[in-house]
Parts: sequence; C-alpha cells; structure tokens
Amino acid sequence: MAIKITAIQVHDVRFPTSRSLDGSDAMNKDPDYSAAYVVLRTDEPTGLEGHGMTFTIGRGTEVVVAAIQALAYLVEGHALEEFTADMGAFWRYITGDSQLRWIGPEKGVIHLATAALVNAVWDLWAKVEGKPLWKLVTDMTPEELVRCIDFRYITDLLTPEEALELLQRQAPGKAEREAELLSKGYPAYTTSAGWSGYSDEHMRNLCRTALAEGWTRFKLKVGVSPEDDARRARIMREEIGPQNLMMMDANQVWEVDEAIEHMRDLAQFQPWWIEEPTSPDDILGHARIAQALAPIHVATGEHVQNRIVFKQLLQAGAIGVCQIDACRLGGVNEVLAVLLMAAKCGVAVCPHAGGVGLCEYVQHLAMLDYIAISGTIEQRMLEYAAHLHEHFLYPVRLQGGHYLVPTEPGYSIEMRPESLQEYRYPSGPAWAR
Ligand SMILES: C[C@H](O)[C@@H](O)[C@@H](O)[C@H](O)C(=O)O
Ligand SMILES: [Mg+2]
Repeated sequence: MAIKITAIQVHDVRFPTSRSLDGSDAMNKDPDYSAAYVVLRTDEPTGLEGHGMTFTIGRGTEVVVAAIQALAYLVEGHALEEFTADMGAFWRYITGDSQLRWIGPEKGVIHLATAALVNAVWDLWAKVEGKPLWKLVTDMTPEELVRCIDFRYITDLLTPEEALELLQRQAPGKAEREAELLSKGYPAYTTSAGWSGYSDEHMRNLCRTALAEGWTRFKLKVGVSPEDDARRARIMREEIGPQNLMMMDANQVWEVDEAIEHMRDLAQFQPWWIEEPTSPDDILGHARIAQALAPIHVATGEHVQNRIVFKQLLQAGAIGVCQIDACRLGGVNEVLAVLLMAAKCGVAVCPHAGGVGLCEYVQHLAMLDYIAISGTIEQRMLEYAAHLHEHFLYPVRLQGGHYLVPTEPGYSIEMRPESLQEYRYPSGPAWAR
C-alpha cells in the first residue's frame, strides 16, 4: 500500500540546560540544548509518523523552524515510495530547489533544516520496513546503498564505482560483525565529566562516578585559558589514571598558531585528540596543526558543513578523526557519503553526539559504519553525553562504556508527547515558569 505524507508539523523545543551549564564549552558558554523537530503525518490507518530533528543550542531555533517550513512543500503530499525508490535522487531534489539553494548552498540554516526533514523521511521508511535505521541500511545490497548517495562534487575522491567495490569487499563479513555488535555493543567515550562550566570538585566527582560505571575514555573541554586548561587537565588525568584515554575539545577558539602552542603545553597530559582546534572552515589550518602536533590526532566535524569540506579535510591529511554529525550534514544520505570517503582514506570515524538527540541518532550511524562500510572499530568510539535521554521514546542504552544496539524500528529520535508539550518554546510550562 502506498503511504502518503499528508502533513508536516515543525516544533521549537528547548531545554534550559544553561541553568546547570551542562553542555558548556569555551565557545558556547551557556547552551540551551534545543531541537527543531519535525513530524511527518501520513494517511496510514494506524497513525504511522516519521520523526526527525536538527540540534541547536537555543536562540535561533525559530530560524531553523522557518527554514524547515520553507522546504516542507517538497515533501508534503508525496508518497513515501516516490522517495525511497531512489534515495539519491530524493536528496538531490531536497537540496536542489532552485530558489532555496541560494540561501545555502548545502550549508548553514537551510542545511540544518534539510537534515531534519531528510532524517524524518528515513525514520518513516525504517518504521515501514519494521527495522532500526542501522539495519535498514546494512540490509541493503552494495548497489542499493550506493544509490542513496549524491556523489556530486566528491567524485575526485570517491566515485560510485569505487564505493561499490569498497562495499562489496565488506559484504561477506556483515553478518559476523552484526552478531558481534549485538553481543558486545559499540565502544563509547563520555563527554559529561568535562564541561567547561563545571567546578573542579564537580568534575572530580563525575570522573569517579564514570569510572565506577565502567567508562575508560573521557573528554575534557579546553580553550578557556592556559592556566585553567592545565589545572583541569591535571585533575582529570589524576582521576582517570595514566591508562585511560583523554580527549580535548577547544570548540574553535584558537588561531592556528595558538592551537599548536597551547597543545604543546597540554601534551604532557597525553591527549588522544584535539577537537575543533580552530575554525571548521580552515582546511589548511587543520593540516598544519595536525602536522605540528602528531601523534596527537586532530578531530573535527560537528561544524563541518557538508561532504565537500570533509572531502578536502581528508585529501589534505588534515584530520585523524572524522566527527560526522547526524544533522549538521544533510541527513543520512550525506553521512553515508562521508563514511565512505573516510573508509577509503582509512580515517577513523568517531561521531559527534554532545547535544540533545545526537546520541540517539549517531548510534545507528556508527553501527552501520562498522557492519557495512569501514568494517572496523579500531580507534573508533562513539561520544556519549548524559543529559535529556528521558525525553525520547526509545533512549540510548549504555553498559560498561558501550552503546547497546537499538532494536526498535526507526531512527530512535521520536520524543515523548509530554516532553514536547512541556518544553515547547516559548509557551511550554518549562519556559513559562
Ligand atoms: C555546545 C555543545 O554542548 C558542544 O560543547 C558539544 O557539542 C561538544 O563540542 C561535543 O563535542 O560534544
Ligand atoms: Mg566538540
């Protein structure tokens, strides 16, 4: 039976995380974790819906909502099958509106909006197929998966033929890797002990609790000041010991030379990577930093706006860790393109998840990468941020520093109706109080 998308609703949902400084860093000092949240209504008799969102940090969410509303006409009134018959063409259609494209192209607010809408369509598709999103993708043949991707502007690094070959090479091991994931889960690191707004004492306590829960990998926010960074890094290293991993994240505050200088000072604390040392648009700057700081890896991605910038970062040898984001890139289709490019270049993918809904999303992406694309978890780990999972119908499940495999149909991003009601902005009770 053809399922028709009859209406699209868009919600502005904000959580007042700035009150406790959860999610704070040197650049983003007081984020209110928020979502521009999309519901695709259908004519399916049981009330089937598709859900998607893009992550924002408070003010400006209303602008993303407006952009989603501008794109909605492209999806409303269409049958799901019109899109799923050729997902690559669907993505080109959504990003190719000849007037809306002008306010991107494929970057900024319009691209965040694209992600919310595209992910909602994938969620709906996965629900119709009765599979979690990772399974929908990994059950595809290599040919079917390649057809989901728009290769425009990346064929100088990866052609559809090369992508197909890569996927065919991985195909024989898929079942074994899926079984392994189901039994062991996917390795993770926690960001939640190291937010910049937390006191030293709070950080110590959070490190201790996390260690007791089985965590072995931790991220620390840096970039506030050299003294502050060194003191906090010392505390974290003392707490987690020499054997555990520490990552550092500067959230774009430094000049290229400053990044090199500061990280030379912080190298004594043995960071595994430095994340967002400078502007996400500065490909050559990242390459210089990577060269100067090796063997400390350079990581970036949460603000890398599209596959084309990722392509150049990979071509320039500028990143050792590729941090795809489920809704900074234009949804699942573009993420698949980046996963394939990273696999071709042998660069580890460690998805970005510090935000509301991002853990729920990226667990699917890391798992499908392992099963069908890169075929490895070596030097890979998924970010985990501890807040706001209770607002989702099917929140992430963790055990001993590993994500357990999600099994419910869809992309795990559906929010509880009570949460939508309580936190809708500005009229929800949480904001009226
Ligand atoms: C404002 C946000 O919490 C960021 O600090 C967060 O996404 C962070 O960069 C991360 O890597 O998790
Ligand atoms: Mg970060």
